[in-house]
This record gives sequence, structure tokens and C-alpha cells, in this order.
Amino acid sequence: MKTQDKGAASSGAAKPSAAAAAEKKKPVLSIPEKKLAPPSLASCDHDPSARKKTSKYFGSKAEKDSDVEMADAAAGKSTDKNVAKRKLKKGSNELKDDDKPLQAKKISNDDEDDDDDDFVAPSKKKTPVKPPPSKKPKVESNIEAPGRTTGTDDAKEDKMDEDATTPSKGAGRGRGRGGRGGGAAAPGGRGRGGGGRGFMNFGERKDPPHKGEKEVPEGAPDCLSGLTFVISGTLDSLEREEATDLIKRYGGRVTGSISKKTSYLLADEDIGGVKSNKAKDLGVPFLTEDGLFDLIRKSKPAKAPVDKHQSNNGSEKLQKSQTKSSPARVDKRAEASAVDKSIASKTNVTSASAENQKAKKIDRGSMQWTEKYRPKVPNDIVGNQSMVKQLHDWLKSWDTHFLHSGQKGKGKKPVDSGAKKAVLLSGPPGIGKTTTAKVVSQMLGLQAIEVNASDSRGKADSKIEKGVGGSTSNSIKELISNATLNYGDNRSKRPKAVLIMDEVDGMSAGDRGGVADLIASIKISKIPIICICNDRYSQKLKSLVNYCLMLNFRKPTKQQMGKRLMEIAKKEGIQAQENAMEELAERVHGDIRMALNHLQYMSLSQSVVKYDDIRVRLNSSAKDEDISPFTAVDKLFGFNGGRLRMDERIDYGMSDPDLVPLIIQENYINYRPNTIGKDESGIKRMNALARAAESIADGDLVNVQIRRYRQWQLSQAACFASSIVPAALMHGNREVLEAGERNFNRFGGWLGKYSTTNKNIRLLEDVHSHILASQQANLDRETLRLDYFTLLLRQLTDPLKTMAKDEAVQKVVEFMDTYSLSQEDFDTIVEISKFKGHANPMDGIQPAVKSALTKAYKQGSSSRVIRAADLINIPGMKKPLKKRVAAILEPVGESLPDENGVASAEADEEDSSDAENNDELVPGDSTPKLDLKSDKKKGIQVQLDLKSNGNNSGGKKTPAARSRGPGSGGKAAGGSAGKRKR
Ligand SMILES: Nc1ncnc2c1ncn2[C@@H]1O[C@H](COP(=O)(O)OP(=O)(O)OP(=O)(O)O)[C@@H](O)[C@H]1O
Repeated sequence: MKTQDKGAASSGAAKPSAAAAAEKKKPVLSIPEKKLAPPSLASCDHDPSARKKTSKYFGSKAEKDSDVEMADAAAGKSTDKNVAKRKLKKGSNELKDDDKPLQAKKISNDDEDDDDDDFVAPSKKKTPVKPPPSKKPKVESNIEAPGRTTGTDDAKEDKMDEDATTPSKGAGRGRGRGGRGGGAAAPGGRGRGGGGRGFMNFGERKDPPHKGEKEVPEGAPDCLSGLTFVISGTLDSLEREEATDLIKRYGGRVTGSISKKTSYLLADEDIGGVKSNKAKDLGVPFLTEDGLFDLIRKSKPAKAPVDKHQSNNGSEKLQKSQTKSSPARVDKRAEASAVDKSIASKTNVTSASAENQKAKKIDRGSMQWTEKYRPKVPNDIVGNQSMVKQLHDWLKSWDTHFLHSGQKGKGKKPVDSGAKKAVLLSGPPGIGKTTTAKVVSQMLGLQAIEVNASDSRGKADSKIEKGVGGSTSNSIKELISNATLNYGDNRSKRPKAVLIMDEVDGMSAGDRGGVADLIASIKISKIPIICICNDRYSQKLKSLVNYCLMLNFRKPTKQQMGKRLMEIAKKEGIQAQENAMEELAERVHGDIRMALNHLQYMSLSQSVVKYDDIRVRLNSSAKDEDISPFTAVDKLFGFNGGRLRMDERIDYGMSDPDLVPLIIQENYINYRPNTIGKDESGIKRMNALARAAESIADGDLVNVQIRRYRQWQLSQAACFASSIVPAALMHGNREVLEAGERNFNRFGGWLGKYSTTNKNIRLLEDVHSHILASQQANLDRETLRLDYFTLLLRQLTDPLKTMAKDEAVQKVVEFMDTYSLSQEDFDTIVEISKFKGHANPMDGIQPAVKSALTKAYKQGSSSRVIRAADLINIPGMKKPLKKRVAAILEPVGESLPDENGVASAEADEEDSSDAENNDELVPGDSTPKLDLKSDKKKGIQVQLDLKSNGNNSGGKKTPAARSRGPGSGGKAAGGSAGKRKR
């Protein structure tokens, strides 16, 4: 059995339960053990042979159209040859998988939705047909220039389509039931998986039968420009994401659903379903993967002569290819071309223009583009125009509502009772919230005073006058109530002010009262307050939202952002592909600030930005992004977790080596691995679980070595055992095991339990020291907990349940006094004695009895001698150290052996400290005093002069107090006790 080293419990990362879990699974381990699955086994459940029959539609269409037939035949021949050549590359798919970059595995969740449509076709779906030995590609005849596609396709419809299918966009929308895997590979995003169905059905999609076996052709730049593709079903050798990348690389668009603007439905077979039916209805031609390859390949020779005659200028190439491959795009590109040409000619013609260019280059880096292109007027702001308008209207009418409401004096009431005095702008970072606040304020002639709310920690002093010289909070108070800045104050000619409180969700992190103070400020404010936050659902803002008009900013669409980025790129003399800018927008998840920063950085080294440049840049920079442990676990456990490269797994596992293993341990049991294939009996799953548990336990052992012996070189081994292996074994669909559970990864329960354990130990220590101080019992902490707690509990609660109120209360108070138990001790004893599935020990005690007990206890408190260590104030010592004082009071040790006649080691230790402390604690004249006298027979006799508190000392003594010797008087514990609710 693998046991968790107890010592590790205090190390902060060891997880005792893992070993237990491993142990639990032992019976299952009787199933023959296999070697730990290599990561690639994750994707082995796909049956590549399960291909569907080639569609009739392809055939019939070819028959109908003789041109098409010819084209098909021609294409088919050539492609067959190509296929034959490509077969040379045949090898292990898994190895190739591992070689593929992460991005290549990115799954479009929304695409999956579309997939569902494709896969809906019941009859066809369920007919697994062996793949034809050599697939005859079907290419439509009009591949060169589909008439229906025009360059000016910014129409909303396409935007909608793209929104619906863009991989990471879908992934970024948050996660939902069963959708985690879908978004697994999208950088920083969590997939939704298209509601309930997308993810599950996605699992049914097969791998491309000839995955990675075909050579991807090279074509002329932008040869697909102006073409819009929709992908359906499984392609022959490319994953969908790869196909999407390929198309985008050459300037094409990929959308999610068929529309009139769709140029091709890219599908290797007509598998039926919504897309293909719609394509037939609209007359959208089908295109096979080989057809697509041909389309790209054919564009290449056409470029060759052009290249000879052209200068080396990349921009010229780009323009030519655009023009050639897609005449229909000429219109749209005309403007861009003009700009590009002008830039190109400037570059080539004179040295002066070269200098200009140089100057431009210098300019590119001299000022931050985020500042340079910060919107100056509301119309410059990309997206969220309705929010801009609402903010404008609110600000404009603020004084009408809150200053000139027709009532004089204080307590003016708003005209519109529903109007809010403050506004809360919320939304992800970098989308223009602060900018909007500033621009709108400026537009209305208001002076924006920006305060980063997270700087104003804690509450302001209640006296505002202390203000400006004091904390930021006070200066804010000063500001909002200062007459000179008052909104609409005629006495002042200063511009009216508006307060912008940025990052209000960063308030009160570690400090209390921040948000409460802000609310108080809003109530008394004489100027409008614009609060800004990223997460409006933050618990901290729960109360603030009641006082604010909520304006939720959304990420701009990638088309909106792409357009803006294109404009900026042009202004900076950069030739950027539209596709590239949209890709950039997508990769930064709508964060315009980040997009601008990337673009500016790239502009320092290149003046042409292509789709691939963005991919390369963003792929490498994605690694530097901080990801949350939850995201890391999502990715490791995701449906495609098995396709992650090992370095990616290590990156995820090591992104937070403490929390990731804990979350893995907490959730691995909820996953149904997709590595095991059919598993009706559930044995395979149990086997995988057992192996995962075993590995987690191994990880714990390694962790102990790391923490206890500082063997940090073992970190990767721990990560491997506690995160990577369990995730490799269990990744797949997450499912709910208990009713009412949410299908999200839970935070590791270990930390909470560890903290509760520590708290209970602390409380137990208090009780222990009090009981020792009473000299009525002589025991160690463990004995107290195991042997005495039940008895104590019964003595404390049974009378309250069974006896008459007064009698019961008197009895319990006497008992508490006898054992020096405070009210907190009472609570501790009750609390620690609670067990899941057992009745609450306080059940059956009437509230009246409880309050009578509290009252009676407090009454006696003035005269009670509490030998409570925490009340002893020892002169010369900073604070009473409970443990230390308990040690001083400890009657055990040499003088009093425990029940077995053997003094515990702990007692010995603590006794040894007595001697030292006795020297230290020479009682002085000043109170409080501590006087310790040794009594060999009865243990030490304690004489305490507790911290005097006015008339406390020398009060009357309780029987218990009297029985315990002289000189006892002092402050009772009752004051601080009883705070916890019983
Ligand atoms: N909607 C937008 N339109 C145009 N530019 C924008 C937009 N959003 C952001 N930017 C650019 O990004 C920069 C930063 O924007 P801003 O500070 O307003 O973002 P934010 O949403 O307030 O971010 P945070 O939440 O991190 O404070 C701006 O200076 C501007 O250049």
C-alpha cells in the first residue's frame, strides 16, 4: 500500500486522500495491469475505417453536368497519382499527431454544432462503409471563379456565419455542459461545445482516414481570396482545423453555414445533413479536399512568370495574386491595392521616400499604438455603440436627475426614481471601457478624474476632513463632496467633474470596506461616478450593482476588429492581409489593446503581415500567457487531451504545480475516458480509474520528497505522476456523478479540508489549555479529543435537553466553571463533535434555554476565574502565547504521570520549556501577575491576576473559583466568548 507521508500534510501540497483513493481501487487492480498509456493512446478510439459512402449527390451532379464530369475525371486522375505519391509518407498516425502543433488540434465548438447537423442524417450516419481504396475526388468545374462570390462580402450574413464557426471564438464563450473538450485547444478559451449536443456528437466524428498522408500543396499567396468555404464532415487527410488554416492562409474565408455567398461546400462525401441539403438547395458546389488542393496548386504556376517580372516587393506579389485568383475581389481590394501600391512605389522610387519609410519605421516604435490610436470621438470606438450611447445619455441627464431635481436642500430626490447615481461598465479587458468613459465625458465637457479603485484600499475615515492628506479613499470622499468640483455648481467656472473608478473588482482584495465605502460615496456624491470592472459577477460587487446602471461591454467581433486593425496597419505602412488581422483579433479574444501591441511589435521587424505570421507569433506568445489551473486541467482532461504534445502537457501541469494536481485529483473520477472505447461493463473505466489513482498516489510520494527534503529536481516527476498520467488515462467527457452537481471541474477539496483541520486543531488546543488550567484533568490533546470530548459534550448538552431550564443552566455553568471552559470552548466541543449523517448535538435544546445559558454564564463572568491562557497578559512578552502558557500551566510531566503512569513526550517537551519560562516570567508589581508555585502532588498551583478591568478584580467568586485556591480574581472570558452562534 502506498501511504501518504503524514509529514507532508503540513507541506501544503501533499494529498492524503490520493493514497486512500488508490487503496480503494485496489480490487480493480486485480485486472491485469497494462503499462501506462502513452499520451497518444488518447486518440485511439477513432476508427478510421468507418467512412461513409460517397454521396450520390457527387455522382449525380457529375453525371448531369458533363463539364463537371470532365473536370472530375481530370482532377481525379491527377489526384490519384498524387495520392499514390503521398502514400510514401504513410506511417504511424499517432506519431504524426504528436508532431502536430497544438493549434492544429484546435476544435471549433461552434463548428461542432454544424457538425451535428451533418451528422444528423440518420440512415447514412449509421452505415459504416470501408473507405474506397482510391478515392476519386470530385471537383466542381467552376472552381476557378465562382460567380456568386464577390469580393465585397462584408455582409452581416457572413459575419454571422463566421462568428458561428470561428474556432476560438466559440471556445472563448465560456464553458458549458460537456463542452470543455471542444474548446480544449483554443488558446485561453473554454469551449461550450454548442450546448448539450455538440460535444457528444463531436466524439462521433472520425479521424480523417488518410490523416497526414497527403502533401499539402503550395499555392500563390491569396489564391483563395474572395472564396468562402463551408466545411462539412470528415475530410480525407486534413483535420477540419487544418483545412480551415489552409484556406485562411491563402486568403479564403471559412464560415459555419451555407449561404448565398458560400463558394464551396468542402466535403469529401455527401454525408447528407443540413449543410449539404442547403448547399443543394442554393446550388452551392461541392468541393473535395483534393479539389481544394488542386485549386491551390493550380494557382502556383500562374504566379511564376509574374514573379520573374516583378520586383522582390512582397506587396506587389500579394496584389497580383489577389487580382489573378479572384477577379471578383478586385473591387474590394481596389482600395487596399491603391494604398499598397502607393506605399510600394514610395519605397522603391526615391531615396527620399526610403528615408520616409525609415522614419516611419522609427515612428512605429516611438509611441505606443494603443495611445496613438486611442479613440478620440465615440465613433472611433469599435463595437459597443449602444453602450456608448447609453453612457452618454446617462451622463447627460445626471444633473437633471440628481442635482436639479426641483427640490431644495439636502436629500434631493431623483426625478426618475429608477435612475442610478453611478454606472458600472463591465467587460473583458482591452475592449474600450475606460476609453469609452473618457471619450464620452470629454464629449460632454466633463473633466474625467480617473482613480484606479484597487489602489484605494479599505475604508476611508469617517471624517472626510482628514481626507486629502490621508488615504485615497479619503481623497475620493473629498472629491465627490467638494463644492468646487460639484457638478453643476454655478459658483465654479471649473469644468464639471466625473469620477472614473477603474478596476472596482480589484477593490477590497484583502481589505474590507472598499466597496462598502464606494457605495457610501455614491450615495453622497455630487458628481457622477463611472465604475469599471472586468467581472460584474464578482462577489465583491454584489452590493454595488444595486446602485449602478449596468452596462455590459462585449468583445467586438473579429470583423469589426479586423477592419480597425487594417486601418491602423495601413496608416503605419504595413501591408496586412485581412484574414491575418481577423485571425489576430480572434487570437487575442477581442482584446484590442493586445492586438495593437502585437501588431506594433511585429511592425518593428516586418512590413507585410500575413496569416501565417500571426499564427506563428500568437502560437509562441500563447505560451507566455498565464493560464489558470482550471484552464490547464480543462485542457489536460479535454476530449482532445490525448493529442497534446508532451511539452504542452508539462506546461499545463507545471503552470501551477500545487493546484493542478489537486484539481486533477478532485475531478478525475468524473471523467469517462475516451481512450477505452466501448465499455459496457464499466471495467475498463474502473481500470483506468485505478491506474490514475495509483499514479496520483505516486505523485504524492514524490511530492513529499520535494517538500520535506527540498528535492525540487523531482518537480517534473511529480507533475508527471500527479497530473499528466491521470489526465492521459482519464481525459474525455466529464459527467456528473451526483444529482445536483454541476458539470464543472471542482476546486480541490483538500485545501479546504486541510484548513479546517488546522482550525480544529487550534480550537482543540484552546480547550486543552483551559482544561489543564482548571487542574481538573491531566491529559494530552489527543486523549482529550478521543476520550473526553464525548463525555464533555454530554455533560454540556444533555442537561439542557432533559432538565428544567434554570436547573439545567446552573448545572452546565458550574460544569464549565469547574473545567474552565469558556463559551467558545463550548462551541468548539459542539462543533468538533458534529459528524456528517449524525444529528447536531444542539438539536433538541430550546432557544430560550440557550439564551438563558449565555446569560447565566455572562452573569458569573465578573467573578469567574478563567484559567484561560489567552487572557493572561505576561509583562515583558508581546502577546500571550497560548501554547506557551499552556505549557507553563501543564501539570503533567514529572509531577503527574498520565493514566498509564508514563508522561507523554509532548508533556516532557513542554515541561522543559517550563523551566525557561519560569525564569522569564518573574511576576512584577504591575498587574496582571502570574504566580506559579509548584506542588509536587497535585501539579502546579496557579495563581492568576488576570488583566484588571475596572471593577472586575476582587469580585465574588464562583464555587468553582473558590475551590481552586486563592488570589483569583479577574476578567471573565465571557466578553469575547459566545460570538459564535450555537
Ligand atoms: N473599442 C475600442 N475601439 C478602439 N480602440 C480600442 C477599443 N478598445 C480598446 N482600444 C484600444 O486599447 C486601448 C486600451 O483600451 P481601454 O483601456 O479602454 O480598455 P479597457 O476595456 O478599459 O481595458 P481594462 O479593462 O484592462 O481597463 C485603447 O487606448 C485603445 O487604443
